[in-house]
Amino acid sequence: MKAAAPQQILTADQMRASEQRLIDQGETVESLMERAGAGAADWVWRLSAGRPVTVLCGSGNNGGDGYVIARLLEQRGVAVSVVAPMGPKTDAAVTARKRWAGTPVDFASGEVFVDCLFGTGLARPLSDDLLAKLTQLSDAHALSVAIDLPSGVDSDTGECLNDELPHYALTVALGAWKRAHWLMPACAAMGSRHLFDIGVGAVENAVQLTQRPCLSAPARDAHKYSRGLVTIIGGEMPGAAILAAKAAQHAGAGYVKLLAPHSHPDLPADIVLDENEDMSPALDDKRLGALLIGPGLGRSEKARQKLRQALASSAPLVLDADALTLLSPDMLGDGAAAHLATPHEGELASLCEAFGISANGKLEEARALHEATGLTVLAKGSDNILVGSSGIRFFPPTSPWLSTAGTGDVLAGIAASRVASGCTPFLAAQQAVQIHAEAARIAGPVFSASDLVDALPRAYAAFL
Ligand SMILES: NC(=O)C1=CN([C@@H]2O[C@H](COP(=O)(O)OP(=O)(O)OC[C@H]3O[C@@H](n4cnc5c(N)ncnc54)[C@H](O)[C@@H]3O)[C@@H](O)[C@H]2O)[C@@H](O)CC1
Ligand SMILES: [K+]
Repeated sequence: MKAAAPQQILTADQMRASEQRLIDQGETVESLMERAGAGAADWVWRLSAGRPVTVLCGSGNNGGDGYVIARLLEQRGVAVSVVAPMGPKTDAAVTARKRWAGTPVDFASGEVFVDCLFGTGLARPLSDDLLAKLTQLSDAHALSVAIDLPSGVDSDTGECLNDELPHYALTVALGAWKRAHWLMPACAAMGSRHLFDIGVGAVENAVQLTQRPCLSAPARDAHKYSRGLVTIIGGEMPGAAILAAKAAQHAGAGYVKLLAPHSHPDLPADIVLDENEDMSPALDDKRLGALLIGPGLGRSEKARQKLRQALASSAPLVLDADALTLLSPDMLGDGAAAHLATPHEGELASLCEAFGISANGKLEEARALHEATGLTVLAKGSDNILVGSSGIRFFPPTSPWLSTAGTGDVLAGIAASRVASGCTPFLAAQQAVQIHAEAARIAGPVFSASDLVDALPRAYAAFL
């Protein structure tokens, strides 16, 4: 096994297998629980700053962590109450319960509430009684902390199995990130998230959290074509394609060309307009680094023909917006692996329908679409999921202010620019999400898609 890999994101099964590997190497569940509980207790200690703490313990090992936390906080002089609606059932939890000297209470109120009801072992929605206990305790405290995961959250899908689960100020992930820590809707209620390492090694085929991109300045001998030519196929609504073209100009490519039937007053002078009705010369240009099709394309028969023609060219494509609505299985050939699709939730659903895919949830839909088509799929939205032949990547949360018209066109333009700069679609998508997110951070609140474009040079500079 390789060294610890803090960026990996595990399923509950992968986590259990990792725990077993550690046990095979001489650890015990009790020793792992002590280590995990001590790490979690440190976080609670920092947050509580000496104020009283209430710990809710379930019957499994998440509850076991809770007894360890209670014991260690009491040793530091903190006033701790434990609420335990079910007794401990696993051997390690029974041991942890025995080592804590106190007596559980029915209810407590105070400053800090620690949820150790369920972690990765949650198998079904909380019963009404347990949900009431959890929410009443959370409401009766100023701050709530989730240990490993908030109770009621599906570790592998990020689904909330109950309505109206509490919000947390802090979530301490134990041993490794779980998928729910990065997926909506669960991650939105977790507050600040921290990982406490207990020595879990690298797991094969695990989802990875995307690394911070490392961009470079052009070479000394660079020229516009060596930096990359992006061609954007326009359509019925010129604004979206122009927005994507402007974004592409600020994400690395040296030359941005727009194929559109006529000019537009908003078209900047430094974007080359190709008004030729016949797209063939532009598509056959050997210097073409990436083609973007979809923003503002429209859904007419003419738009469909343009999409067919683009897919028949040898250039790598970024497929977005209307191109995703028009895409059908007969259009995709062997070259699909060179292309990136960037669907939002609705487009992902319609693609799944078009390709006869029935899958549950965004991750499974994106994975099934990649497997059925060979496309690299960036399922974008308030969480981003990337699936390609190199695996699956999740992303840190992005600004909620991105929920405004045109930001998808900007993302597609950045992605096409990164492909034209020489990145694989998989890498281009990772960089695009993060450049886009950084631009949103720089733009601050209530920005427009144009403001986002204006922030791109500074966002790019942040990764140089
Ligand atoms: N995997 C590891 O390496 C480690 C895991 N630890 C902790 O152990 C946790 C996982 O422990 P477990 O696998 O025991 O799982 P949990 O403690 O999450 O709970 C599982 C128990 O709850 C029951 N259960 C599931 N859903 C229920 C529901 N809705 N209502 C009532 N009962 C329900 C199950 O039948 C089982 O008895 C982790 O989240 C973490 O907190 C740590 O102690 C140390 C290391
Ligand atoms: K928990």
